[in-house]
Amino acid sequence: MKSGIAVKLAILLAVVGVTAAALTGAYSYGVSRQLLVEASQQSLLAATQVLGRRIDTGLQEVVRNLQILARHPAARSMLRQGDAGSRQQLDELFELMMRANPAYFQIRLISAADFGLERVRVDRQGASFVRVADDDLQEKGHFSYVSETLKQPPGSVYMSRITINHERGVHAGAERPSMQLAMPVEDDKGKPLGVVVINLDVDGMFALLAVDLPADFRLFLANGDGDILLHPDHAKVFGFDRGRRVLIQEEFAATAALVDGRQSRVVFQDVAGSGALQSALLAFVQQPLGPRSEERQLFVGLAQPLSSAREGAQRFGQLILVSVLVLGLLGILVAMLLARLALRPLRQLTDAAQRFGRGEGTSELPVARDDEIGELARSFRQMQQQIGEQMDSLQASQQQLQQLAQYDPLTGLPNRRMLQDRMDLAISRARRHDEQLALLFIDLDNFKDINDGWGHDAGDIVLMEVAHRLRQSVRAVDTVARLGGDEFVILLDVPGSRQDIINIVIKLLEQLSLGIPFQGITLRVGASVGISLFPDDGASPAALLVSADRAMYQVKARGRGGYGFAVLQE
Ligand SMILES: Nc1nc2c(ncn2[C@@H]2O[C@H](COP(=O)(O)OP(=O)(O)OP(=O)(O)O)[C@@H](O)[C@H]2O)c(=O)[nH]1
Repeated sequence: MKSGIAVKLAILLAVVGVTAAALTGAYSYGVSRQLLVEASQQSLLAATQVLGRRIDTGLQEVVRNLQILARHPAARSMLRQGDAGSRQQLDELFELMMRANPAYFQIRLISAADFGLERVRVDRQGASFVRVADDDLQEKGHFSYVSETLKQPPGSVYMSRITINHERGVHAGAERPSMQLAMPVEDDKGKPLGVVVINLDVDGMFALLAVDLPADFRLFLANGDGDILLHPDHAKVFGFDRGRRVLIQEEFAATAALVDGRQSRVVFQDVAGSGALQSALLAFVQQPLGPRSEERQLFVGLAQPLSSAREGAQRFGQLILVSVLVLGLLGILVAMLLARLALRPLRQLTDAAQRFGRGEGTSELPVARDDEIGELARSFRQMQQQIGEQMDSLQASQQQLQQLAQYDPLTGLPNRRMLQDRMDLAISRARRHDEQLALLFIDLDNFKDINDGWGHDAGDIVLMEVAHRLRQSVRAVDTVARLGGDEFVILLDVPGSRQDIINIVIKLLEQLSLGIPFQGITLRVGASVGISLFPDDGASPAALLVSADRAMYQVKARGRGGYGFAVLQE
């Protein structure tokens, strides 16, 4: 009982508390994880849309630059006359513009005549620029950025598809993803004299546009048909250039809706991971290009690793774990405290029962409570009282039985049994100290006559008075017993000399000879006394009694009313 129920109750309460805290924590963690992923999806989508708009803005910037170049007087002059001054001016202008725009591979002025001969061309070459000499200029009339641009209405811009640049001698732009934007250069009547072409470094442009994105974000780009142009896994880009198309809608099934025009943006989770990607959140948006664009549209995508999207959830999870642990510990402490409090009255009851069992009396009990424990305490108190009463009555009965077993009920004197015990004790003591004992056997004379003459009650009165007088006549250490009928025995402890014994007996006989008043008359009774001595007349109680009894009969035989020693009879 000491701590068994308390510990079990505490454990139960603690388990319930900790489980509740853990479940709440787990639920909150799950919900927060989901909410964080959803929030990340939304912000990823927003970032992708911003990126799409940046592409558009970036292209508009190129268009503005094209307009500057196409309307520049030196461009017209160069196309008409091919003068060195214009050439010099344009070389400088092109280089200046390329210096200001790191994503430009090349700027050219191409004539509408001479099979589209390049007239001015500046190529990027690492950190420097190459102003291509006249001898190295090529005819480009068969390229659509020349032929198509020349067909454009005045002031409009042509945008090519994004391809790998296989043109010869293009310096930095060789074999790199690129896109040409071109605008016609017209004379005063709007007749095209040639075109100005900006060759755009697609990778470079995207690197610039995505420069402020988090480092673990990955960028995707696909053309209007879904061909992948930008992908973390370089093996998947420009598949069509190697004769094996790799499509974004095959790579990510969720983008199919985008490519076939059903949706303009998608966001999804790619748990399995794909190629160089880990499990990630992905967002793709459709970015329309101008009406005269060969591509018509691009698909721009961003991927964020799921681990980074869930970073907050992980921190939250750790926080929850710590909270659950702290709450769990608190729960255990509170549970133990509650269990102790709840079990205090039970412990009180147990203590009370144990004290009562050890006979240490009653102790404080929670009897004032009005609950089940109070009821139990009151029942226990009642039971204690009943047991107490029963114990008292049992003790009284035991005392009564003991009295009956050892005392004569009429006179209250020790009976034969107790006399036997007293004699045993006295004999062993006398033997140890080498002392004497004297046993007086007293039998009333003609007692039957009193019974017969005055009734049994009179006999009882006489017997009681005799007992009283015998008791008064000897010391407290001496034993006066009634053997039964009218027979009494006195055991004198250390009796002194024979004469001392005789003096006591004479005194006894005098006391007994005095009248006993009964219902207005005086009753008289005499007695015969036989005396035996220890150790002379017997070594045991029985032997001493026999000797004294025999001596008493001899007194009776001599005529009653006197005393005699056992030894004297032999
Ligand atoms: N009133 C009363 N009488 C008792 C009691 N016990 C025994 N008696 C009577 O005591 C008497 C004893 O008789 P005895 O000792 O034979 O006769 P006695 O008259 O004393 O004669 P002796 O001893 O020869 O002198 C009997 O009549 C018993 O009935 C008792 O407790 N009360």
